[in-house]
Formats: sequence, structure tokens, C-alpha cells
Amino acid sequence: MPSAARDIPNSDNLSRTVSNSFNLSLSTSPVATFNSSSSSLGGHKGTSAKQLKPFITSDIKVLLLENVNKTGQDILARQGYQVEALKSSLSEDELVQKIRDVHVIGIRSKTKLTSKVLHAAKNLIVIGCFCIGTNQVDLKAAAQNGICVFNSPFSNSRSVAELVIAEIIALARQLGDRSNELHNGVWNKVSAGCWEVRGKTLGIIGYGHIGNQLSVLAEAMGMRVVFYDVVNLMSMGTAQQVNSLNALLAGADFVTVHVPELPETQNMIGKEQLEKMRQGSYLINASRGSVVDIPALIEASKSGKIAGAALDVYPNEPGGNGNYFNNEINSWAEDLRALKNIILTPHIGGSTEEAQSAIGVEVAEALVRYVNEGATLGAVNMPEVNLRSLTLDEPNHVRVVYIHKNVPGVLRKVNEILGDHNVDKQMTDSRGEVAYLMADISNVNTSEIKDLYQSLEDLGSRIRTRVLY
Ligand SMILES: NC(=O)C1=CN([C@@H]2O[C@H](COP(=O)(O)OP(=O)(O)OC[C@H]3O[C@@H](n4cnc5c(N)ncnc54)[C@H](O)[C@@H]3O)[C@@H](O)[C@H]2O)C=CC1
Ligand SMILES: O=C(O)C(=O)COP(=O)(O)O
Repeated sequence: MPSAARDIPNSDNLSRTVSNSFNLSLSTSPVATFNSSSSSLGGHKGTSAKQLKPFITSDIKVLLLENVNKTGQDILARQGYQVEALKSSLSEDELVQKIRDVHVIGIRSKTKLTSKVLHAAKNLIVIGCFCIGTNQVDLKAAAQNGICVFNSPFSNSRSVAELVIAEIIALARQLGDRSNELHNGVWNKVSAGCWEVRGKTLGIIGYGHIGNQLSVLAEAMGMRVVFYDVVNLMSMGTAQQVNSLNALLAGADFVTVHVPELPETQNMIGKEQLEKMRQGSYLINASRGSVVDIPALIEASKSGKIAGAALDVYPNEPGGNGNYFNNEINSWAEDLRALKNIILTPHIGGSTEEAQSAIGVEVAEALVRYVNEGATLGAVNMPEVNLRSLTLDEPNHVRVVYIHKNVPGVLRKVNEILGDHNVDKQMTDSRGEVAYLMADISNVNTSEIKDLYQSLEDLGSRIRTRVLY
């Protein structure tokens, strides 16, 4: 990964000051200094060489929720950031209080960063979703507030696919029920309604990262695979794409859903769709709780239309371990718990050591690159913009990051401000209503930096200005 840290040729540079990158809104001084530190991006930890940091990294406050893996916590702590890590999620009201001082927040699938929370997050510059889904964040409100959002697009895909494979066999053999019975001391040896999966058809709805992995694994077990997706996709192995959801539902023994939470996927599997499924077929949902209408599934299970189901996700999920899953949380929870051959898991699709440790590294590194260097590569709500790291032979350089409304005339005004200096490199791109500009400018005197910052801040198009290095 690229490094923001640079060796300093002479110690005089250490006393150079720059305006800091946080909208002059850090509760401490608005002016930060280049500092020397034994920790750095890029693996200089423990060396005696002096290194350059873009600002005082110990000013950066990071809040990690939902038990973000230690790999991620360590990467952030090694930067010198102040890291607070909590095991559970927080409610909206708690977040509104807690997020005020925070510059970086790391969450997983439970924490809802609504526009109300983001509005209170005056110092927040970046959100890391240490998971695949980003539906829990108001991405548009984040972009409009100049807050960049990152996720981990596929580090837990294999784990989800393996869980689903386990569930296909477990449902076909009624493993959950037999195990529960014997745990209760009841010996119930049956073959009626129990099947091999070889030769059966798996229908995958949403053939993305998870659907792909699943397709390969299912074929290896001798299953036939069909899939439905809103885009035309290359099939893995001999899987076949079908052209409608109804065709998939009618042709599969096992139906599994792997779509994102979107307005179009809300209750995508409801009464009507369950009726279209084969008699005695199975349904698996490890996508999002909003995708399957659970009361309709309960009815389909009671009537025998569905021989079994596995659910990993729910409309309202408890914020942390130890909380009860009952009617207070979802009005149908107790009905669901009473049904036969329904496997219920507490959103563990991506919960493996491998997935969590890979996600921790991937997202924490993206956060560090963004905080220290302004790079948005991999962002889900901002254009992807990057410049090569500044080098030692570029003295008196400043990196400007200017997030602004995507309206005519902004670049001219920004370049009028930057034009008093030498613009060495610049990149700009837009995504919807928001544009992101990065520029490295040289021959900037320390005394000029604050004015430069203020001139950019004064433009009507400004969303957020950061001056790095
Ligand atoms: N249970 C768990 O722990 C986990 C759950 N997930 C959930 O699984 C979802 C899918 O993950 P990936 O496969 O990585 O996503 P992906 O983005 O790689 O694939 C999603 C696929 O769904 C398709 N799609 C979107 N709307 C559709 C529609 N209306 N009908 C049919 N297809 C549609 C897309 O074209 C895409 O091919 C995530 O968005 C997340 O919500 C992800 C990881 C772990
Ligand atoms: O990656 C996702 O989207 C998931 O649903 C996994 O969520 P989690 O990290 O277990 O809260």
C-alpha cells in the first residue's frame, strides 16, 4: 500500500506548520505540525529514521463499533490515532452524542448512520463499513456532507457461500430438527422427506460475488444451478441464467437470495413468489432481512408449501450478543422459532476468522489512505481520485483536497486560488451532485497556507476543504 510517510532530509522540516485537514473544526488547535513518529504508514514502525506525517495523527479520533477485528484496530492504532473500540452497535440517540468528536467511524451491518446522525457528525471525514453491505449508511447524505464511505466488497463472500452450502444439506436432511430432538433426549430416526442434494436444482437470485462462489461449490456437489440477475452475466461452470424471477422460482428445489438491500429488493420474496415456488422446496436468505416477507414465509411453512428455510438476516436485528430474539423485536419472532426445519442463525454469514481478519486489514488501510493522503480509491459514495504520494524531492508542497458541489464554474475559481502557486499535479472527478478535487501545489510558504485554506472555504460550492502535508 502507498505510504503517506516520508523520511525527512533535515530536521528543520519538523517545525514547519500546515493548516490541518479538518475543516478547522478539530476541537484542538486548527494548526497542526509535521511530526516525527516511530509509527507510520508503510511499515516503518520501529525504525529510528525520522518520518513525516501529514498532521498530528494523535489528534485523529476513531470510533469502532460492532467488534471490528483486531487486525483493523491495530492498523489504525499504529498510525497514532486515538482508537476506541466497542463490541456492540449504538442506537441513533447514542450515536448522535458520541459521533460529535469523531473523525473516523468504523461499523458493520447493524449501525445505522442516518442523515440525523451524519448531521451531528461535525468532525467526521470518513466511514469504514467493515462488511460488504452499505445499506445501513445514508450514502447520499454522507457525500453531501463531504464524508467518504468505504467497504470491503468481497472479503466475506466465500464465508457466506460456504454457510449456504452447509444449509442446503442441513435443510435437505432436516439436520437442525434431528439435532434439537436428540439434544432433548429424543431418538427420531427418519428418512421421509430427507433427500440427497445431488441432481437437485439450486436457484440463485443475485449472481454477484457470493452467488458466483456458491454456483461453483453447488456444481461440485452435483447440483444443477440456475440464476436470476438484473444484468446479463457470464455463468460459472454450466450454470444457466434464466430471464425472470418467476422462471427461477418455478424451476428450483432450493432458492437462495443474494441481492443487496434496495427499494427494488424490498419484500422481493413474498406471498406471491412463495406460491410460485415448487411444492416442498426450500428457501435460504443470507442477504438482508428486508428481502423476504417473513410472515408470508411462516404461512408457506405452515401449509407445507415450503419444506424448510434458513434465515441469517432479519428486519430488526439485536444490536449485540446476548439480546433476545422475541416478539418485542419482531412481532413474528416466536412463531418463526416454533416452526420445523427452519434454521435460524444470528447474521453469521460473514463471521469467520478469515473473513473478519481480511476485512479488518482492507478497510483500515483504506481509511488510513484517505485520512493521511486523501485517496478515495474504492469509495462507494465519492468519485475515485488519487495522486501519487509526495516525495522528498518535492519540498514546500501542499496537498489540497476540495470536496464541492458539482456545479459549473468551480474549477475556474479553485484554480484561480491555487494559481498563485505551481500546481504540480491535479485530479478531479464527480459522482452525482458531488465532485472531488485533489491537487499538489509547490512553493507554498507556511504563512500562506491558512489563507489558501480560507479562500477555498469561502467559495459557495464548498462542501469540505482539507489541506494535507
Ligand atoms: N449474511 C451475511 O453475513 C452477509 C450478507 N451479505 C449481503 O449479501 C448481499 C450480496 O452480496 P454480494 O454477492 O457480495 O453482492 P454483489 O454486489 O457482488 O452481487 C449482488 C448481485 O445482485 C444483483 N441484483 C441487484 N438487484 C437485483 C434484483 N432486483 N434482482 C436480481 N438481482 C439483483 C446485482 O446485479 C449483483 O449481480 C450484500 O449486499 C449484503 O447485503 C453480504 C455479506 C455477508
Ligand atoms: O458484509 C455484510 O454485508 C454482512 O452482512 C456481514 O455483516 P456483519 O459484518 O456480520 O455485521
